[in-house]
Amino acid sequence: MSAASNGDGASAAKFIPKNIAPTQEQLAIQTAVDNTILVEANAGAAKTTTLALRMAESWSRGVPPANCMALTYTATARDALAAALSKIGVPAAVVRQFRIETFESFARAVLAEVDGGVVPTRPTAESLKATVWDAIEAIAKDEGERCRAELQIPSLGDNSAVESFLRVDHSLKGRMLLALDHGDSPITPELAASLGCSYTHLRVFKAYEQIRQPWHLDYPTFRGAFDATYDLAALILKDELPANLKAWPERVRVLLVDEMHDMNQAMNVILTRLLEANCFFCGVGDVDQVIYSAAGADSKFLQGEIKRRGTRRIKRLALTSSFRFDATLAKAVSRFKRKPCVSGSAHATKVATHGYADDAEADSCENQIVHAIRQWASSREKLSGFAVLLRHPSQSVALENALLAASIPYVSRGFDSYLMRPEILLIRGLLAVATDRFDSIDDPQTRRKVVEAFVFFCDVNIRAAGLDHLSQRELLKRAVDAVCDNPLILRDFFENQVLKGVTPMVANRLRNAVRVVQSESGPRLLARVMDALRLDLLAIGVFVEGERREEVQGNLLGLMQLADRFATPADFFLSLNESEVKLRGLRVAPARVVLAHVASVKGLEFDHVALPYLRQGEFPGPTGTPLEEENLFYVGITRARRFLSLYAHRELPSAFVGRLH
Ligand SMILES: Nc1ncnc2c1ncn2[C@@H]1O[C@H](COP(=O)(O)OP(=O)(O)OP(=O)(O)O)[C@@H](O)[C@H]1O
Repeated sequence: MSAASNGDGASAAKFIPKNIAPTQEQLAIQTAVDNTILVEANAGAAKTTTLALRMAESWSRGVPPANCMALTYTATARDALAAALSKIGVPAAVVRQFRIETFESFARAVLAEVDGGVVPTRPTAESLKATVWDAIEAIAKDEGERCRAELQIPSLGDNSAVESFLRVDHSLKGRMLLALDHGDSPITPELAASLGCSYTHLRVFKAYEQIRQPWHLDYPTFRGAFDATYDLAALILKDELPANLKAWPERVRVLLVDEMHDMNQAMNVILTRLLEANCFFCGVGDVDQVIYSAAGADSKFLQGEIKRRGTRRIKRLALTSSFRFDATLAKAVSRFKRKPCVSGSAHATKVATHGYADDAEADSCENQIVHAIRQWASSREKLSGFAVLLRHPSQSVALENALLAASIPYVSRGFDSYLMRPEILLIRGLLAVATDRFDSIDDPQTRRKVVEAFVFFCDVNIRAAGLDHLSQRELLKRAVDAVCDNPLILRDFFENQVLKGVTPMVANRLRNAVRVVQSESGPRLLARVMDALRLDLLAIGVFVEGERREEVQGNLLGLMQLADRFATPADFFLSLNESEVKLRGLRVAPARVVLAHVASVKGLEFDHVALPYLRQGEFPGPTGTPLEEENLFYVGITRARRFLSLYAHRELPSAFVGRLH
């Protein structure tokens, strides 16, 4: 039993946490008797921890953990909440019984019962591309089209058209605009303008959804990354959600939403329905951490929008102090975001800014970071407490090489090791063909990925005599299996399947690239291979997102810089393979440095956070909106507990760094 008590209508706490002493503000949320609470607070102000306290309190008061449900937008936020429960001393067996899910995984579980069958997920833009073109073709051919003059049909193969459609799809679904207010409205240019998209996009959206959910089927043919949330919300709005579904938490007593700033309208529809149960609700978030506005994320939900649809009276409670970092970093955060930020931390946080130069070896960002990690390890600090946060995955090429050379174990989050990215695997494949050393890639899985990279980038059409009855998919699988089982036949596969199964132009480029590797040497060799191959054009053909296509350029640039250190292409190829072996070896190390994309660590914290490559044009970069770039930087700097090391370009430092001082 506890001696804790507080005012504000709350009762005494039964759950006494380990590792922390809750503040009065936390206790007020842990024990509140109001049934609807919203908390808007800064990064590190214990939002997740306080939700964990509330769950633990309910469990201590006899609420079965299965009747406590917490929803988040990202899997990282979900895991962070489970970790916070463990940290405050909730037994692992109990943590497992709480329902902690992302909105999407919850929606999938509910829909799995409704669908009555398995609906395949297509998680990437590339896997949705063909359906987008089918939809575009359908509207182009539609003889009943009344506003043809308004239509702008893109030319076939233009991936940027697919990208911009998918953005609209994401936004319309996240905001539920069509389902909410315009469900039966005719599709007109005026409606498109009122929804903030073009008439063509709106027409494609309708056609795409008709392909995804044909009228004669009760369930969709596939779902994109966030379609389950949308489909479930649509079902709720149409009042067609069946009763008594096992996955629907009929008996929910405590309902929580972490990172509520990420909520969009589709999630809000689901949440509103869940709130019909007579349960306690608490939502927490930080409006400055919105980084998913493209998917309709809107801070209005955190700011009280849920009130509109229900009878609940919202009580706002505060968490004013950040425990993650000290007053020095809190002041810097406050200057950067122009908002109050107070620290309640007992530990100090050292903030240091270092300059780096592009060409000076010792002064390079990666060498300085290796040095910092070595110092960290020599002070007996855990490697897993050190995180290097990147704005762009391609920035990892030089860093990974430096970490591998220094034998520093690392794990990547939010992206694959550069050695496993498809464009790098394609180059490794070409080097293997040209040097006839495919067998030096010792892992069969990597060999498979190399062969798949050929197929992916070059759109190979496999032919096999006497097997015309098999689908391309099956033929491809057989061909890939054969090369993986016997690396010596890669050259044969390249000559007889790849070169003969691609367009003459692509075949020429591949041949030329192999010729350059075989006949030339010296510095800039890889640059000449790239010129021959025009991988940039191949990337434009396969990748839908502009940002991903730019990543290809960044990855290749990093690879070219690395290649210049080797005398021959064979040496370079073998060294890439050795790096992969080394990486695998380091993976079994008990503790590893975290190399992560900034967005992928939202909700997490590390003792030492390093932010490299702070150069104007890199971070903030040209791809994101100015506000989301700023929010990403805010997320990055507020992950630090004891050390924040910023690496700013000496000549072109990021303007963000200046705003901290
Ligand atoms: N009362 C407390 N005393 C000391 N430390 C605390 C207390 N409450 C929480 N903490 C610690 O403060 C840190 C930040 O907490 P938490 O991760 O819950 O913050 P958050 O607001 O969810 O952060 P973010 O929005 O950045 O994800 C954690 O290390 C947590 O254990």
